[in-house]
Amino acid sequence: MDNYEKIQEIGKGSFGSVSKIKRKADGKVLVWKELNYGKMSDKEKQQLVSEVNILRELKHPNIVRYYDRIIDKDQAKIYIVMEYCEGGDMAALIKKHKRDKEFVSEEKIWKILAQIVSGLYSCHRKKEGNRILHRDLKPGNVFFDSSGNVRIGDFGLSRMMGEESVYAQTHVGTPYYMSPEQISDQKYNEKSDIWSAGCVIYELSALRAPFEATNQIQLAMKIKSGKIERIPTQYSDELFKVIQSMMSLEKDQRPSVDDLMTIPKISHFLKENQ
Ligand SMILES: CNC(=O)c1c(C)[nH]c(/C=C2\C(=O)Nc3ccc(Cl)cc32)c1C
Repeated sequence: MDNYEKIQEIGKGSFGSVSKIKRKADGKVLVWKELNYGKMSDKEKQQLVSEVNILRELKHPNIVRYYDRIIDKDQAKIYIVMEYCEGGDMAALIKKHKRDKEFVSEEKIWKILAQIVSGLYSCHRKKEGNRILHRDLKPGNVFFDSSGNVRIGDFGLSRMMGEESVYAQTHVGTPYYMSPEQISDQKYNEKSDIWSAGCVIYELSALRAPFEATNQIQLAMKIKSGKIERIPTQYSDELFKVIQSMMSLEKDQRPSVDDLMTIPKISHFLKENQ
């Protein structure tokens, strides 16, 4: 704790608060996510430890970098130190565009999609060790660095915070991005991450969630209806087709990260920026 100085709280991330901090040794600005493990069972604590170890392995330009972890036994808190993303999260970006009644340019949307696919690829197709799923992709978990590059945050942690854990109960939020298979209680798989990524890009284009409902029953019915309103007409059919494919009801119809990497707009962007 004393290696860092807390500057200010900047967000109520899912399952814990996020604060901007400064590393005393060199003044580097970082963040930490504070998690209270006091009420966790031994099994949940073990799960948390293994998920933090997963975080340490993830090193990719489009994934929020993990730096350190601090365990405060007295307060039963763990602090996960991660990269500061000056551009904030995509939820705030969407809110701003909605308020200013200004659509995000198609160019920018393809750039963001390409970087999300690149980040997901590095986890779904991890070389050593087993693949990693995000499980909770949403605009509030997609961040931007100072040059507007995408950093996917909260990777892996959400397995620990799945529906069965103490956090899910306290952490109430409408599951707008829940995939059809999750609704019918099937196993979460990499194509569920693809579904959520499709919803994120849909919302970035339409400036509203693909399925809106006042309660979870109605939301589930809309998600399973397979009806996806076209994104605003200023966007190309090509973009809408990619989003529709990522949001296919049948998970095997959805493209994998390998398939998405072969889409010209995506592969060109990633090649230019390697
Ligand atoms: C209004 N939001 C902000 O100003 C903001 C900024 C500039 N950064 C953040 C959040 C994070 C940030 O900067 N780095 C992070 C790493 C992991 C997680 Cl879960 C969140 C963050 C936020 C919420």
